[in-house]
Amino acid sequence: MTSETFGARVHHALATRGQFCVGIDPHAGLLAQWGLPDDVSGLERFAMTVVEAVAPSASVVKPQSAFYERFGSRGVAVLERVIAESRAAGALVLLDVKRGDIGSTTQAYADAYLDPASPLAADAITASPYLGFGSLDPMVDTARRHGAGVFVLALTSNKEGPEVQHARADDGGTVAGGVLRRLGELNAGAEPLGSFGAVVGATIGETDESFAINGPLLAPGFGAQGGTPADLRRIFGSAAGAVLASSSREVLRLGPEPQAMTDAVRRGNDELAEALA
Ligand SMILES: O=C(O)c1cc(=O)[nH]c(=O)n1[C@@H]1O[C@H](COP(=O)(O)O)[C@@H](O)[C@H]1O
Repeated sequence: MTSETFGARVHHALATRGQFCVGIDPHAGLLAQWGLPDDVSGLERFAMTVVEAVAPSASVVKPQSAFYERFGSRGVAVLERVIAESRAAGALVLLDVKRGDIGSTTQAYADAYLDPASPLAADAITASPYLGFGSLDPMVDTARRHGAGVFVLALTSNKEGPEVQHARADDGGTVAGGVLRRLGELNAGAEPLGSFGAVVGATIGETDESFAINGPLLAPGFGAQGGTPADLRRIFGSAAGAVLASSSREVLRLGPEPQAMTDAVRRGNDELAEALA
């Protein structure tokens, strides 16, 4: 993939392009709103229009795999194009697959998404630690080997998340706090930033957790789910410089006019720069 680590690449992208990430989520409702058929031709037109509009200026794009898988192998082929063309336009690609399994199967997921030999290889993926953080070890090792990244779910933006993530572990801390601590250990000593990120919803409300994990912090739920730049400042405090605020529907509903989506990236980056400086 590259000799540079994902942490170094994302640090550079945040500093030069900005902290706004666009989720490329081709919802059926959005295809209809754009006047496109709910089939693979509509998917392709939608996704490639978004890539052309946002990948030249956004630091990171985050396609959600399920919206492509819904169309079978031809949908997955569109996802491959989204990944390749976004990277060619200079954006990092965070493939949102939220994988997690027993270790031996985790290795297969790592090979599918993080090994540059795979047609679906991205710069980073999202992963779930809720089979036990150590079950992600093969993903961590594979990411290290190939200069890729992993964003691990810590405090998600959905209302059901707290029933698991706020539960108390044996040491008295929360389950999510344990995930953040383990991420900090993986990133220890990395300069300028580690490659192992946390996913922390922009909508989580009050929290006492520490986000000083020396890694990137993906904050979905920015925009359509109600998260604002002020929420990010409050949640992340002194770690705000490592935040990547992600928005899907709020940008995508501005299409099919490409300029409107391009402008939304600039606006998002400007707003975040002001709020998180
Ligand atoms: O991992 C994610 O990206 C994610 C984690 C989370 O806690 N909440 C969350 O909404 N997401 C994803 O972020 C995107 C949010 O989309 P919008 O609400 O349209 O901006 C979707 O692709 C979700 O799957």
